[in-house]
Amino acid sequence: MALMRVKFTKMHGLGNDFIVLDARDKTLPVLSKETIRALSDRTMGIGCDQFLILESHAEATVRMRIFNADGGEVEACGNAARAIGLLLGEPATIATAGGLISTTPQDAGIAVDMGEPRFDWDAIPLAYPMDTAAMPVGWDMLEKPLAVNVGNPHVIFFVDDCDAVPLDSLGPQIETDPLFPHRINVNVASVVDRQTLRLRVWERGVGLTRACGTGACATAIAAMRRGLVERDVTVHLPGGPLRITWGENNRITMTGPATEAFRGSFELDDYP
Ligand SMILES: N[C@H](CCC[C@H](N)C(=O)O)C(=O)O
Repeated sequence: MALMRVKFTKMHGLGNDFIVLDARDKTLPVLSKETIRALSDRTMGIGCDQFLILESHAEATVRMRIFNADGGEVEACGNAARAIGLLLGEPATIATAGGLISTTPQDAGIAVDMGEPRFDWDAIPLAYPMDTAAMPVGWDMLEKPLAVNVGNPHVIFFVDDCDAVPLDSLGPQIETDPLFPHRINVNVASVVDRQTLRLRVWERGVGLTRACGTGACATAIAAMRRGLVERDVTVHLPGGPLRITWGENNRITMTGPATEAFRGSFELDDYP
């Protein structure tokens, strides 16, 4: 076995943090699910919510592969899109498993075109047909949610005070419920006024995070579907605010900050 030094960039979007490997012009060792989980672990590894690998792509500026801390590969990550938008430094398109998104650096941060939301039960997906605008299901005080797919799957509950919800215990129950064949990201939100939401997220494959970009998009769209807010809102997460708009073209735009924290490297056995 030969050791291979791998460079990485540590980034975050409102505290939702990432280890970023750039494999566009180099061959990286094959990273197993266990290796990604170990590197993501905050006790035995470097620690992050998501592990991102950038690759070359024929039609997009870059391909972004997204791995949750549990090692599972997923379709979308809004905060990561802003981080890569910052790293690329100019308008870019990013190919993800959830579709093609585009980023534009602006004075207000990085604007990301997240594409169009999907609402059909089998696009979330759910295990059986259901009205995703008012689902006849509940867990303790959380009931009658909406479900939206914004590249990845989200269930959204509106409550009077999202800080009063025991999301650390209800989150994993809902995330792994058989109603969600691909599991689900769990959002609990409160409406402040017609332009403002508060949101906390239990993320699929991670747990409680400081912020969730796709969660903010899904929650804003859900609130707009219910007529609770305008089509241009600020979503306040524990790590800070994101601006979400749902355009007449049916596309979602998310705008907010991204931060490069530090650069480092680690050594890995490059598998044969
Ligand atoms: N946990 C999410 C992926 C990351 C989403 C979040 N970090 C974001 O900023 O969108 C999922 O399994 O779909």
